Amino acid sequence: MYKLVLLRHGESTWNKENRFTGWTDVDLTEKGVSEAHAAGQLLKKEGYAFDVAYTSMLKRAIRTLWIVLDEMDRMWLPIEHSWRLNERHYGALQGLNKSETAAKFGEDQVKIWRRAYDTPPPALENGDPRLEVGNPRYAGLSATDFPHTECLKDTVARFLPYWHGTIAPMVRTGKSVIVAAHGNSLRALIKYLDNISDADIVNLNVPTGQPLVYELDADLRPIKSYYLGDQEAIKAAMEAVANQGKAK
Ligand SMILES: O=C(O)[C@@H](CO)OP(=O)(O)O
Repeated sequence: MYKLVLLRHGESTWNKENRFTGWTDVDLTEKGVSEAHAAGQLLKKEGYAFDVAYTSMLKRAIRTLWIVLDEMDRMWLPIEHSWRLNERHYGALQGLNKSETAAKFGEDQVKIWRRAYDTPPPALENGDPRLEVGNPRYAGLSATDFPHTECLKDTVARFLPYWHGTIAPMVRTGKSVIVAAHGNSLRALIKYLDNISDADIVNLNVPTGQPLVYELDADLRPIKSYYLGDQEAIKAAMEAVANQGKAK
C-alpha cells in the first residue's frame, strides 16, 4: 500500500479578496501562512515523513510547501517544480472579483466558468501580459503550452503527463510523496484517481491548507482517501469555496 499526500496552498491574498486567480502569482495571507504551519504540525504529529515534494511554479503553493517542510524539519528534501501543477488558467477572468462577476453575468454563468468540466472561461488575447509569455520561470514551455484559458478538462490534459511520467513512478518506488498545488490542479488529479464523472466533479471543492491523504494499491488505485484534521471545519471550508461564486 502506498500513501500520497495532496495539499492545496493556504489562503492567498486573492482568495481573501475573492478574485479569480489562475496563474497570477499572489502570495499567502497571514491566515494562509497559519494554515500552512498548522498543516505541517498536523502531518508531523501524524507521523508523516516525506522523501520528495512536488509543487507548482506559483509562490502560494511553494511557500505553503516550504512552511510545511520547515515544521517537519525537512527543508532539505528535493523539491520539483512544474508548471503542470499550476492552478487552472482562468483566462480573461483572472483578476476579476467572483461575486461582482456573478452579479454582472449571473451565478449560473459563474458556476459554469468555475466548475463546468469542459466549458472554458473567456480566453486571453495574444499580447495580454496575463499570458506569461517571456516570464523566465516558464522558459521551458513551448509557445503552444501557454494557456489562453483552461477548463478543467484542459488542466487534466496538461497535468496527467506529469502524474504518469514523474509523480506516479516516484510513488511506485515506495518514497513518501507530498504534492503541494492548487484547488483545480488537485481537482484534476482527484478526478483521475477517483474516476469521478464529468458531471460529478462540478460539486467537488478543495479547501485551503488541509492535507488530503490517499492510500493507493499496487496499481495506484485508491483504497481510501481522507482529510486529516477537524472534519467539521473541513466541510465548512469546502462549502465556503463553493459559495465564493455567489453574488453578495
Ligand atoms: O481563482 C482561482 O484560481 C481558483 C482557486 O482559488 O478559484 P475557483 O475555486 O473559483 O476555481
